[in-house]
Amino acid sequence: MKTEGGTDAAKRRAGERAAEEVEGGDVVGLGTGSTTAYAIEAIGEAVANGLEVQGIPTSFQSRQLALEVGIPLTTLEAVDTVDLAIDGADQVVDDPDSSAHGALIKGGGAAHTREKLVDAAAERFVVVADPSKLADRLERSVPLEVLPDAHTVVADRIRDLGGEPTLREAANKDGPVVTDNGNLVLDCEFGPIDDPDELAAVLSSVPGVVEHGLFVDLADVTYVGTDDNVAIREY
Ligand SMILES: O=C(CO)[C@H](O)[C@H](O)COP(=O)(O)O
Repeated sequence: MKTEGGTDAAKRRAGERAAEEVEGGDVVGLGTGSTTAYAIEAIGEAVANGLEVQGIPTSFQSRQLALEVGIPLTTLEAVDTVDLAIDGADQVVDDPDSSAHGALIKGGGAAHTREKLVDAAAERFVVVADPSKLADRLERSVPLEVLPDAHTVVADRIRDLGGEPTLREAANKDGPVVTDNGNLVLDCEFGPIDDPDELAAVLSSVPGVVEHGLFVDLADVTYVGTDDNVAIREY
């Protein structure tokens, strides 16, 4: 039997706590990744017990899991409101004294374009994380989804901006990661990011960038699963 390690248990706690926010009649954005998967499974269990909800997946992965656990699906075009979105993060600023408190880096699963679309459309955006994701400031590489033809041009522009771009390679195939939208991913190192808002605006202005993984001023709450509990950060 597979045993659940400390991080997995923390992710599960965070995911299951977030799923408790879902109410009957809600339209729920379904994020991507291993932490959100626990929330999707918990929502599926609630659906099996009679809860009526509709999910909007943010990736092929979350769509497949939602179908597997029996969550009825809909689309952004078909609804007036997305009540809440639940999604993971690769890094979360955890410093109430910082203007970037609650800012995120996402896109570890190359799904950040659709995640941002759905998370930003939601009335409430609930982040789920384990403690390894918390940081005083953002310093991981920032994923950029780029049009295939644009990857060298965008990489040059990132170097001009002082960053170091790396085309994300696929683990189980020759060649690069291709996103659900048919694009490529450049992981861009900028070192510690003091002003994520400013960097986000610059990255959004680069032609060929479909979307970047900085999520600034979007999250409403983060549930951080710990060894035996869930810590809550409201923004
Ligand atoms: O942004 C994401 C996918 O694009 C994920 O939410 C992020 O990578 C966190 O994943 P996990 O919960 O598996 O650590």
